[in-house]
Amino acid sequence: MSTPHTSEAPPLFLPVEELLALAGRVFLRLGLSLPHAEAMARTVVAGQRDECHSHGVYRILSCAHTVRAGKVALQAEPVLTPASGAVVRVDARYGFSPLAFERGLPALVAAARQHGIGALAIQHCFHFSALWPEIEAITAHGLAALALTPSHAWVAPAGGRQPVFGTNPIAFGWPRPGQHPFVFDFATSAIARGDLELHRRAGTPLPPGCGVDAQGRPSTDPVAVAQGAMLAFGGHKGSALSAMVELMAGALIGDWTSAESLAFDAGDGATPCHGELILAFDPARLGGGDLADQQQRAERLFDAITGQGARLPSQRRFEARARSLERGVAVPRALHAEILALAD
Ligand SMILES: NC(=O)c1ccc[n+]([C@@H]2O[C@H](COP(=O)([O-])OP(=O)(O)OC[C@H]3O[C@@H](n4cnc5c(N)ncnc54)[C@H](O)[C@@H]3O)[C@@H](O)[C@H]2O)c1
Ligand SMILES: O=C(O)C[C@H](O)C(=O)O
Repeated sequence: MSTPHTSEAPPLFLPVEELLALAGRVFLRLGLSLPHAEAMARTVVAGQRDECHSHGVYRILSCAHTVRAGKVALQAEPVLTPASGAVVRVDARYGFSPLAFERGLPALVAAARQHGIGALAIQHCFHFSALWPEIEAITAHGLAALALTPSHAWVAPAGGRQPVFGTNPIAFGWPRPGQHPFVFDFATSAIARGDLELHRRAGTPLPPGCGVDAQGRPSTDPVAVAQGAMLAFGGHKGSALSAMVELMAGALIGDWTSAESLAFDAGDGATPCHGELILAFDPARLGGGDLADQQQRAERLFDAITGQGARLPSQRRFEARARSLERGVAVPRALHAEILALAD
């Protein structure tokens, strides 16, 4: 669900490098250290490049708001605890998450290669990003990957009307030699919060089934749903998956649940602050040694999907990436102006 939510004039088309430079300039101007600014710029520009508008350069605005709220540590160097067994820990020390992930990735890959499975627990990070950039960074090493993170308690459990869960994304990746990996990445809420915010900015209604108002009545008004509760996708199934994310990427790794993150926010309206759990799996270690056979089985599965006209997840994103690399990254003019204003 990532439409630009705008009917304005045709967008600007900017080369990736130019957009990276602009995003990096804004993050530096906001006071982030150079490594943070560069990691953040890579993350939001990747989202825009792949036309994931809810997690593209629009996020620069919410990161600026988060910085102004004063709780995020702008210069914090993440602290890596080397693997104990298969477990790698990175303490983001209340900085933004992209740099913490980058710092932990080599140790995660090494742990997965050594043990077959590696777990990266990131703690105390301000998290605003899509998870697929992390998943793709892992599949690039020939590993399968699974990532989970809470957010703020905006989502009611199935059968209830009070927010308990975050929008709690789950992302998975499977490496495919010589081509784009199989990747899915979705909120366990019916709509991501970022998409709700884009509807709110554009004054457009939400699709039905995304939320209820403060009285618990179904609503398509993004303002009313923000005051009431968002809903999980797929009823009790999405609700249970969302609870799993709270447990695995919250309680299990000794970090905050979405409710605790929202309590810490205390009305600031900043990006959520909590942990993230990222698992990497080495097919060479788990599959008994016949990698070619594993790959063929996987490819037969993908063929059975695409062979009947269905599409693989992330296909639209990879097509968008190719378009953006060829003709430039599309950025709505009004959004570009807002970002430029932050750079000066
Ligand atoms: N950091 C956070 O706390 C947080 C919280 C929630 C969501 N997010 C991010 O928001 C982003 C968007 O989430 P979303 O729930 O809106 O995702 P979405 O609904 O846009 O897409 C969900 C997944 O389904 C796939 N897909 C979509 N249509 C398909 C089709 N017709 N056939 C096959 N596959 C299809 C997509 O490739 C994607 O992998 C994600 O990248 C997620 O990580 C982040
Ligand atoms: O918006 C957020 O802060 C959480 C997440 O990125 C989402 O879009 O649901």
